[in-house]
Amino acid sequence: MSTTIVKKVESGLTGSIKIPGDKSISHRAVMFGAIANGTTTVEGFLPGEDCLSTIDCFRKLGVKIEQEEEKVTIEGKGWEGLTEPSEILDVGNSGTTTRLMLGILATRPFHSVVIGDDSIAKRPMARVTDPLRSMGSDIDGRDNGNYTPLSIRGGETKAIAFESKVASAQVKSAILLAGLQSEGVTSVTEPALSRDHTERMLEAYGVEVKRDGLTVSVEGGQTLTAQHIVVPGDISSAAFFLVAGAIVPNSKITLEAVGLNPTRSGIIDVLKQMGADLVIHNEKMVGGEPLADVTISTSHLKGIEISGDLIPRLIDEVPVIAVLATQAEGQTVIRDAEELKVKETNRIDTVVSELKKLGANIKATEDGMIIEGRASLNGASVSSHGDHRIGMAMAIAGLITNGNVTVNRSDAIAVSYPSFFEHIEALKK
Ligand SMILES: O=C(O)C1=C[C@@H](OP(=O)(O)O)[C@@H](O)[C@H](O)C1
Ligand SMILES: C=C(OP(=O)(O)O)C(=O)O
Repeated sequence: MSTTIVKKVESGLTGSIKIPGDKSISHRAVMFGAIANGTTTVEGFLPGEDCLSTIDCFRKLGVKIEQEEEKVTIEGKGWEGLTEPSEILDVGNSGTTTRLMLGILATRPFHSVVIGDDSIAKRPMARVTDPLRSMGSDIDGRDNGNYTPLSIRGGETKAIAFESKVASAQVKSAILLAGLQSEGVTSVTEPALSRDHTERMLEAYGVEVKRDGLTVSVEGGQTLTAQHIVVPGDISSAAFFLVAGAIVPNSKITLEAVGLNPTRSGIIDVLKQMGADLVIHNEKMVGGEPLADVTISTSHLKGIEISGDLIPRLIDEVPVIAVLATQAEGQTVIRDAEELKVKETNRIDTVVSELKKLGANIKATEDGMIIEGRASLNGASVSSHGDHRIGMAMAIAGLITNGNVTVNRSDAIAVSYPSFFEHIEALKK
């Protein structure tokens, strides 16, 4: 277990950093490359623990994958190239690996066992195993297939029209992936639009994807063709520095090549609404995904309400948005965010408990939290609880506290942002 001590920054954060590759897109680049025909090359891959778990699982499924830092080569041999693993598929801490891979395994005519860490063992999987079973796949596990370890025997599957209760890209992607190998047209309808990287990247790999409002559909029997994928910077990682730039006095930070897919960019809307000084420049499209450089400077912020369809567009950013809200004038209310309870930790509880230790005036509600702004935060010993985003949110808070913040279990941060502390150091004057 590692501990990192974060000190208050006295003279502002300045300069620019290149944000590491998007985690969601890196997972998909590897998985789709593994089922495509031909050699896929990936540039800007995120070498975080979660994405390395994806590589490890697909290697165990018989796919030749080479990875060196941010460059990955995947020798895809189509869906049939996947073979029965002799070892257990260990997803580590990664929900995305678990759920998307289940969608792929659901159609493969062999047996596999999926396991992860203690956090994964608590995350609900019935949201994907139930629909995948109804397509014809044989899946079992604790609590009737809701929790890992899971055992899957895939095979012939049939298309479904699935109405998801949650706006979840992992659910949507798992079913669409299984749909690609099922007879008929598979559709997924969600209550609000979740991130659409699967739709965009499947199209890049040559698949026809139909979209109609909140419904996405694919016809079975389509194959993927190998691609060269360039991964944009992860807006969920950039979020920590957007908040740092907004709240650490006398700061001006530029974040380079940040993915600004509208299904992910809710934090930009929030920052603008709160009154942040934010400039977007050098906008371009790469591989069907928009990206740009973002410059943020310290400014006076005001509290707002964050709810409804905005929530899926910033779900992973809520821990650091809570830190931001402690410095805004007035109250910030976050609603409709009950999905936070089933992430790496119950992020409503962990954000509230850890920020309270720093003296924040924050209260948990059934579906979110209420934060009173303009809090003078103090140093304290806090924990990531093994959740990378909680660890990073607390470290960002530590940049403005009177007294040091000791972040326990800071090793969890390597799940999505191995160079996080180096980037903080690089921005100090
Ligand atoms: O599809 C993805 O890559 C992800 C989808 C989201 O989860 P849900 O699908 O559970 O909302 C998000 O929280 C996660 O970090 C990554
Ligand atoms: C929820 C997250 O990831 P996953 O679901 O892949 O574990 C996250 O990165 O915040």
